[in-house]
Order: sequence, then C-alpha cells, then structure tokens
Amino acid sequence: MTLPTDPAANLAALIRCPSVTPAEGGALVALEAMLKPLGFSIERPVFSEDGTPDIENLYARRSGNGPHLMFAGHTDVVPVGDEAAWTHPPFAAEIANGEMYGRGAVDMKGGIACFIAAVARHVAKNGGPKGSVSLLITGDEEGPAINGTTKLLDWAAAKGEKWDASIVGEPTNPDALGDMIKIGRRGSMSGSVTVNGRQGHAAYPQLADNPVRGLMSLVDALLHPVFDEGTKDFQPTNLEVTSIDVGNPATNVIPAKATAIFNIRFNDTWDAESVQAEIHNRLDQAAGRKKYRPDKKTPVDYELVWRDRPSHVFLTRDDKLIDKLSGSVKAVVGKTPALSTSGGTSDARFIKDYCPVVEFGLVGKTMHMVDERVALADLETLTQIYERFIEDWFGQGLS
Ligand SMILES: N[C@@H](CCC[C@H](NC(=O)CCC(=O)O)C(=O)O)C(=O)O
Ligand SMILES: [Zn+2]
Ligand SMILES: [Zn+2]
Repeated sequence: MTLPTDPAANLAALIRCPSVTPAEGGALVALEAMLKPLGFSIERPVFSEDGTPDIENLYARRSGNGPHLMFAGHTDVVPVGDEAAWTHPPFAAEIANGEMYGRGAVDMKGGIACFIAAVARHVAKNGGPKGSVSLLITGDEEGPAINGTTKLLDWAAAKGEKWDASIVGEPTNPDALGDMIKIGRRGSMSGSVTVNGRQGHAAYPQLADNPVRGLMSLVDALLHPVFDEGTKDFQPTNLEVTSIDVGNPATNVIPAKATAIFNIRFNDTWDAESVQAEIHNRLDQAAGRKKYRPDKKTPVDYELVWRDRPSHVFLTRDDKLIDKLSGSVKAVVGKTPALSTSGGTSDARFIKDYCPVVEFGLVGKTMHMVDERVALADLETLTQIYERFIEDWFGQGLS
C-alpha cells in the first residue's frame, strides 16, 4: 500500500479542492484518503448554528499506548480575490521555479500535507508512534469560526478524548523555515460604522447632508491617535479600515448613507469591552467635529455595529512543549526559532483550554494573497521538522 509520505503530492491533492469557507470542496474527502492507509479512524462531524452555514469537520485518531499528540488545522481557504491576477490558477497546484501555487498552499493546507507526510514516514520507518496521534481539522477557521474547532473540541472531549499537547500548523514563519514559533495572539474584533445623511444634488450641498463628510471625521478618529505602543508580549494595537462603501452609482448625487468596516487587533492592554468603549468614545468625540462639516449644526448621525464574536487576546506559553519543538526545529534547520505573538489570531485560542499548544508551520509571506505559493524545499523541511518532533515528543517522553 502506498503511504502519503510526499508532502507535495498531499498538498497538490488538497489545493485541487476548492474549499473556500464554508465549502468542504472535497478537501476532507482527500484527507480521509491519505489518513486511512495510515491506520487512522476518521469521523466527519457536521456542526450547525442558526444564522451560520453548516460546516463539515474532520477528527482522525491513530490510537496507541502512550501520550496523545493532536495536530490542529483548517482546510478552508480565503477567497481567491482577482483570479485573473493569478499567474497560475488558484486551484490547480501548478509548479513553477520550485514553488507550488494555489490558495491554501501555506495557509494552511501545506502544513496539514507536511504533518501527514511526517506521520507516514514515521509509520513507514518505525511502525508508528508510541502513543496516539490525532488530527483535528475544521472547515471554518477563516470564517466566523463558530461551527469549527470550538465545537469539534467540545464534541471530542465529550466522547472522552484527552490530549497531552497540540501543534497548530498555521504559517508562523515570516521569512524562512525555523524563524518563529507562535505562543499566543492578539485579540481581534470587527465592526461597521454607518453614517446617515440626507440625499441631494451635489451642486446644492447646503440642502443635503453628505454622509461621506461625516464618515471621514469618524474614520479619522478610528485611526488616530495610536492605541498604544505595544506591550512586553504583544505588538501594538492596530486598527485597519477594510471597506468604505457608499453604493452610489451617480457622480452628482450626494448619497443618503455611507459605511466603513474596520478590524482591530488589540494587545493585552485591552479586552473586548475596553476596546468597544474606546471606539465608542472616539466616534462620539469625532461626531461633533466641524472639520469636514463646517456648516452643519447637528453632530454626525451614526450607527456602530459590532460584527461576529470578538477573539480574545491570549498567551499559550508552555516551556516544555516549546523546548521540545524548538529542539526539533534546531536539529533540522540549525537555528532556534524566536517566540512571538505577532500577526493574526488562530484556533489555538480554543485549544489552549484543553492542553498545551504551540503553533508552527510554513512561511506565511503569501498567505491570503494572489499567487499564494510554497517552496517545495520548505514542504520537505517542514515535514522533516514535524517528523523529528514526533520522534522527540514520543521518544523522550513529555518532560
Ligand atoms: N474570522 C475568524 C478568525 C480569523 C482568523 C485569521 N487568522 C489567520 O489568518 C492566521 C494569520 C496568522 O497566522 O497570523 C485572522 O487572524 O483573521 C474569527 O473571528 O473567529
Ligand atoms: Zn490559517
Ligand atoms: Zn488565514
């Protein structure tokens, strides 16, 4: 029987599945095909909640006598964006100049492909680890994350599953494999601000109330001043405006409404409540400013809506697990990774409530971009690191 020891072949099979959240796209079927020959028992729970799409997930376990290592990840991917701008089609897994192109190549079908190849090599060489290995894979990491990892963990724990450690295979390395292990993340929250104005003729602005002017004041206040300078463990808090939308096809009509959407990444100076209070305060102050609406007597009429659930700031530092993983990285690439909480959030925020967890995966430079791609050499190196970690973690015990 052929075992899935080649990470590039595993990844190509996964990239060819168009699993943009919330679509399964065949990705979990492809995973089952890789995991069955390795002796995993596989379950595919589907979770639902009102107002959110149903999500297919996968939990696979290869049981053995000894500790239990869980690898966690997601097969869903973000949309491709401007498909015409890709130099290779996003779901074809084409290889050029030693790199495989495709949505999910690094975030994070590539990480899953490498972990499976690592287990396969370990099984081929040693007959399998001295303990249990499981894969906890969601189809809802990039989306609202309501019917994914959090429910999958509850569901597995209710069946008696217990884990001694977990690795999340998000692309943690900024430039080269071995750069960085993630040991926590900033919080994340999104909201929208809609300004209600009064529609009218662009040549008679005194008869209208242009909501774009009001929105400019509010957006300015969201961006300035900076929220903080960062803390010992975390980057500075940062807010990005991700959309400004008026939906106005005419050039000479002042629209009735204008909306901005924003996402804020906050450090441990804040929690979700204090961020919300700060944003409210900034908007209230800005609503009365005259800069863009000198002739208006009333403040900007706006509505703030918080979207989705906030993701909380968290640290997962576990020195024993970090030492073991750092040692495995060093053994393969010759350098000790930095420990960081930089970048986005991850499902480690749910896993930390069940067992020690660290994050380590591919180089993330092209994640969410057009032409997402991974060096084939990196796939091989990450596979070797994961294999080495499996050997070290099961072989030397947990201390
Ligand atoms: N929208 C989801 C969470 C979205 C998670 C996403 N994470 C990444 O892209 C990983 C990036 C990295 O490794 O730095 C994000 O941070 O937006 C929810 O809110 O639950
Ligand atoms: Zn990801
Ligand atoms: Zn992502």
